[in-house]
Amino acid sequence: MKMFSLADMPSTTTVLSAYASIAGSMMLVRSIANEFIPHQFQAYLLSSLRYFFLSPISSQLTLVIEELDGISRNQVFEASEIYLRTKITPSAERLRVSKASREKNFTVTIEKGEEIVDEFQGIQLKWRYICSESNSNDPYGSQLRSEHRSFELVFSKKHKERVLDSYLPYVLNKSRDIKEENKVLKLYTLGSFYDDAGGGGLWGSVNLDHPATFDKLAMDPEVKKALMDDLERFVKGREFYKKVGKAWKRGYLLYGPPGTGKSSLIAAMANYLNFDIYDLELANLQCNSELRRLLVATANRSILVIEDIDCSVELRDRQFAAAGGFEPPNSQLTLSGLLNFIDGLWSSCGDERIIVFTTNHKDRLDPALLRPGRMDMHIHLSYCTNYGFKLLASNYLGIHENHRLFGEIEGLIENAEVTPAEVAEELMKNDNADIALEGLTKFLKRKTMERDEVKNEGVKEAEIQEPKKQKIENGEERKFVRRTLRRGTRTICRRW
Ligand SMILES: Nc1ncnc2c1ncn2[C@@H]1O[C@H](COP(=O)(O)OP(=O)(O)OP(=O)(O)O)[C@@H](O)[C@H]1O
Ligand SMILES: [Mg+2]
Repeated sequence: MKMFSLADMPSTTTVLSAYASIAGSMMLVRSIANEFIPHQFQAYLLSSLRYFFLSPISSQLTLVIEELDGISRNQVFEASEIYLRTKITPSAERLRVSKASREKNFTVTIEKGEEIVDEFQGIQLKWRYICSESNSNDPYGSQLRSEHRSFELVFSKKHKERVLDSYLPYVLNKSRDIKEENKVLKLYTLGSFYDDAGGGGLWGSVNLDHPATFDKLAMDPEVKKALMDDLERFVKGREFYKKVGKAWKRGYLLYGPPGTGKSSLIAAMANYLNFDIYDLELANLQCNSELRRLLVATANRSILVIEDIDCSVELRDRQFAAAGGFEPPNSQLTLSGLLNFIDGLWSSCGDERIIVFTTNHKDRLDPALLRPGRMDMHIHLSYCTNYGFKLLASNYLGIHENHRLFGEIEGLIENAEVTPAEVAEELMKNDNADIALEGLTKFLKRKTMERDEVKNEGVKEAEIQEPKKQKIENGEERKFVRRTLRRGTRTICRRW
């Protein structure tokens, strides 16, 4: 057996110099690696080595869903956050609560480190919320604190396809439904005094909290049903519009005297569809290009409203023609500019767009607007009928059956030519149904008498129309006052 003597042992200096040369080589290898192998790849190599040597092969797969995808928000993260709010169990120990000033409800979400277990088609899934803070120096020397937020979704590797193909799309759909349910409708207008700015700051918005609904509207029941069916078909029509190669938009023209419910109907449509409203006052615009910028800044699933279309561009077109008989210059805001843009670019760059024009005088509209195919439905809102009266009596006074004065009122109402707004105003004068209905009866008699007097005096046909004309003019004056007020104050919602 060979024995080692002390003399055979390497001397301390040899050991030290060998160590120094190994350490030197290591440093050389590391600096070469640092220089030639990209940072991410080094991390990957390291984790693979660690995985290979240290951890047993796992049957679990972890999907990392980060908040940011580059500089934009990751849609899957946003959807997961909303979806997981519905999955919080009583066992959760820490939750986050928040509320934006204009929201109605609290938002409760999981806090960092919390886990949520979910099940989908027999697959067990574990969600974990990760939130890490990091400090970095900005170029000016101050410390910036940034938060990296992500979800980790852990499940058995064998379900990878089903999770990617079915579970995540399911989470996206669910979150879209939840968002839709909690959506606060907005009314967008041009102006600078609103709290929120939308569409690149061109539009200002307020919450649209209008109580109008279809069942509260006094209008011809058949027209109401046809409109509701039409809207229903429209929102379900994605595939249809694609198939026939048409832009997914729909146009409605609402016409009738002031106070017959045109604006209320638009609010009811918005509530029914859960669509925001963009209220466009053409009188405030100077030229077609300004209009274009505004229209492009409107969002999908919205209703673009242009009220009193007869009072805005159409007249200007005519004035121009009357003045010189030539086409207005391109820079001018024109009806044809508006229609071309609505038919063309604007409608094809968005989805689920509804456009509504209103007018008190359909007869004064430019034929271009009435041409078939331009507005898909023309809806006439008119004076209060017996049916309308009963609906208003049930809404305002809670009378669902009959009342001793109904017979008399029904005999008067259709001849009196009163608007639903006038009837509603009478019904609101007293909480006591008897007194309110007596007041309405007197009002209807007075209206009928006024008409009869005019007839009995043998005034010409044109003059018979005078009270009606007066009514329209009064209505327009009211509207003007309302609009003038609105410009300076925050009364916009009351108009709707
Ligand atoms: N058809 C209706 N059904 C129920 N309420 C109505 C109806 N029409 C009008 N009203 C009541 O009258 C008010 C004014 O109506 P609205 O502003 O909708 O009329 P409009 O047709 O838009 O008038 P304008 O032509 O002056 O803009 C509404 O807030 C509502 O209370
Ligand atoms: Mg109106």
